[in-house]
Amino acid sequence: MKGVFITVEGPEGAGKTTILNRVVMQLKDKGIDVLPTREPGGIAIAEQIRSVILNKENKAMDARTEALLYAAARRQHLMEKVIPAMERGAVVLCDRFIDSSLAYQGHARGLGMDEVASINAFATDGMMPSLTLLFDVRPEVGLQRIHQHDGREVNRLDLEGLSFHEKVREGYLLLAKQEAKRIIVIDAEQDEESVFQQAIKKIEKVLP
Ligand SMILES: Nc1ncnc2c1ncn2[C@@H]1O[C@H](COP(=O)(O)OP(=O)(O)OP(=O)(O)O)[C@@H](O)[C@H]1O
Ligand SMILES: Cc1cn([C@H]2C[C@H](O)[C@@H](COP(=O)(O)O)O2)c(=O)[nH]c1=O
Repeated sequence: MKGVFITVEGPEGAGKTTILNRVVMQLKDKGIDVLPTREPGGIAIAEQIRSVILNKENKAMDARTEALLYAAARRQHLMEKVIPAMERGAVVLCDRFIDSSLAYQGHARGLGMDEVASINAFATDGMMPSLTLLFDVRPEVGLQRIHQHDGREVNRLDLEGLSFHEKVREGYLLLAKQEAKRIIVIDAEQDEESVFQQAIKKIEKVLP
């Protein structure tokens, strides 16, 4: 495929959306065909799955059901949106992808990263981003940010305890060690401008 697939990852409130919006504006200003999207979601079917997964009323959701729903949303999003954009040569910037499933369901929920990777291999057919930016933030900092952020609805995953969010961060850092070439860790506790400058520099390096 002609396009470039880039993902951004991180615990809650890491600043992914904020930085992604600025990156998109900068790339569009340069005339680059850029497609911002997100997981779970990005297209109608996956947005419907998102609302089931993140609904605070769905307290009974089993951990494997949760992992399978994320993988199902991922499959549909890839087929309907990401792959067609890649085929036309776009730069696809996706807010979360498979590393979220590995860190949240695999590590923090305790399903096992290998098990979660294997259901995702079926969903993605092995498709992986060429670059992943991991916005690293301590959970207490990220959670405080989202609670202060007007209009950001608190979802079922946000309501997990601090130890769950600490495991999420630990999972991400483990992944970054295992895949040091693909996953670049950015200290997201820095001011927004510094985070943006580091992110755009890394992204511009992988553009054709
Ligand atoms: N570097 C930063 N320093 C301080 N505040 C920040 C920084 N980056 C983003 N914020 C603020 O933190 C809040 C959360 O940011 P944002 O929505 O971009 O995070 P996110 O990673 O997309 O969160 P989530 O995935 O949990 O929805 C926003 O109010 C945003 O303005
Ligand atoms: C893709 C994906 C996401 N999650 C979690 C991470 C967040 O808690 C929510 C998504 O909300 P956001 O505000 O859009 O970041 O879902 C997950 O647990 N597993 C996944 O694969």
